[in-house]
Amino acid sequence: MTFDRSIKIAPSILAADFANFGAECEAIETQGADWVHVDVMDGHFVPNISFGPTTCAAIRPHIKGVMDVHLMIAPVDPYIDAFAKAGADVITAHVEAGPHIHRTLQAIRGAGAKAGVALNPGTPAAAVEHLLDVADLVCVMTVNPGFGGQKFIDMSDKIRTLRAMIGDRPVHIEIDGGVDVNTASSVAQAGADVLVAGSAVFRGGSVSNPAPYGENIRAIRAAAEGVYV
Ligand SMILES: O=C(CO)[C@H](O)[C@H](O)COP(=O)(O)O
Ligand SMILES: [Fe+2]
Repeated sequence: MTFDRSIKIAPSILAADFANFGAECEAIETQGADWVHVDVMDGHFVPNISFGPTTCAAIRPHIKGVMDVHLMIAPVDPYIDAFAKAGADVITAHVEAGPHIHRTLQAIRGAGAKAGVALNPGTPAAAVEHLLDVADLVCVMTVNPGFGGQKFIDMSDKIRTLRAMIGDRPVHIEIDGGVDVNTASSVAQAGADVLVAGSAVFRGGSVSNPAPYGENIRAIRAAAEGVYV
């Protein structure tokens, strides 16, 4: 994975057909997705359960590019090796998920993946200030985590603060939750480069009719890049 700050669209397969993950991953990549965002929920850190490392390993052969695994679980550390072995390129843990996030990020890198740290809407940017040398990505949640399809919460000030804090470091700013054609431009202007979008990408399409995925991805990218289609 090489670092660049261009806009990357990362569809969340939380909005895909759960009976067809392999074909859904192939469809979104064919339709222009840059990364594939994989939401892992434990029914404890968040009030919903999705799937775990076995499912990640099963979908890995169907993803050519970056598999971006968002862990909404606590604790994190006992499961890092399993997600790294499952083929995650990026593993993101929440700063709220335990008392030793610095150690967790070191362990993620130690397992061979890029280390991401996520912030719930109620957590300030300052929570990652002393983590930026052990993190490859900061994920700013623009919904309270646990479910797809929720209303976007404006975190522009937090994104701008993070952008200034990160400076020249090779650290991505990812936005997760409620990203669509209407919200993409403000988060990109504030300094985000990875835009996760679930419902706004999968809306209107299916594996047998994937063209809407491409239209949705292009529209979100155009909005983020400031070229409205
Ligand atoms: O982490 C998540 C929820 O906790 C999802 O990635 C996020 O909600 C994406 O879905 P949508 O674009 O539909 O909001
Ligand atoms: Fe997510």
